[in-house]
Amino acid sequence: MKKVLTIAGSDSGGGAGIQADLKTMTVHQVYGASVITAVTAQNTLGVQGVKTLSVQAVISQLDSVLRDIEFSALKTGMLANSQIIEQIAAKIKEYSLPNLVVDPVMVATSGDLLLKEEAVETYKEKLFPLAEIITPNLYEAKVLAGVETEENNDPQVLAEKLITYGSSWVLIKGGHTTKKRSAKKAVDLLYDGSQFIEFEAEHIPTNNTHGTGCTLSAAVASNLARGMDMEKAVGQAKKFITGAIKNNFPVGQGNSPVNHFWRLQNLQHSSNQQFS
Ligand SMILES: Nc1ncnc2c1ncn2[C@@H]1O[C@H](COP(=O)(O)OP(=O)(O)OP(=O)(O)O)[C@@H](O)[C@H]1O
Ligand SMILES: Cc1ncc(COP(=O)(O)O)c(N)n1
Repeated sequence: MKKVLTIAGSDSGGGAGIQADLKTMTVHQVYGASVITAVTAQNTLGVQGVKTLSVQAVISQLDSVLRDIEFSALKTGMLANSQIIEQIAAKIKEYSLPNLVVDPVMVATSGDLLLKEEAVETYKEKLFPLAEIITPNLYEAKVLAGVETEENNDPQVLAEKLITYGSSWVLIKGGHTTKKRSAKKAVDLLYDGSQFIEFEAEHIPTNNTHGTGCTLSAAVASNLARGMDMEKAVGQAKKFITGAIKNNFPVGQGNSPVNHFWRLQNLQHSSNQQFS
């Protein structure tokens, strides 16, 4: 069984962050390990508190797992501040870790800030050059590219800018352009510096999309660990997230998470039918 590491924040509500990553890895049949950067007090209504761990606490977890376990891929989610990003980048370099997926989490769906502003430059300088792929949503792509105006919404232009920061691939997620309930398609754009590949899925009219970005990037990392090439890894992850959104169920009083177990439930359903 391949081993995959997530370095991210904890979501007490269980829908995003470390919890979403480990659920995603489990259903992709890879072994998930975790390094926690921050503990959020969070539920489906929003983020009520954030306690960022010290750099030493993060690096000590990282050293423990890296000294012992051989990882086939890793992903980063909420990294909170520039000191944590810098130290994590140094460790990834030191251990020559393969298949790094960077989800540059900045803001929760609820609007709560999960990254200090000063950390944007550190992402670009230290972590992106080590990444196989970065997976910003449209808002994050604009902040990273340094464009804030409404007219610079073209994902191709943003991808061309972001690839210059040194990752092998850029995936710009379209969830934020398709938040409107009238939207018909959810389109993500993959770019490797020469070719644009679009991944299109039906847009599901729901607010229960908590943790979509975390889940997608964890699925990409799991697929890379299992030996898929990037186009296939992203294509399969897109199918997984679409099914997970479609099969969401109510968890709390706010925006519920996606259903990580939808494929298992489908399998169970069809085997129950077969044997009943
Ligand atoms: N309503 C929807 N219907 C179908 N696909 C969606 C929907 N919302 C998001 N997606 C898809 O989910 C994936 C994650 O995209 P999104 O832009 O929501 O990421 P994100 O903003 O980083 O997520 P997060 O909510 O975790 O911050 C993408 O593949 C996107 O196209
Ligand atoms: C710990 C943590 N990491 C990431 C997210 C982003 O997910 P979302 O935008 O769906 O709230 C989150 N809310 N919490």
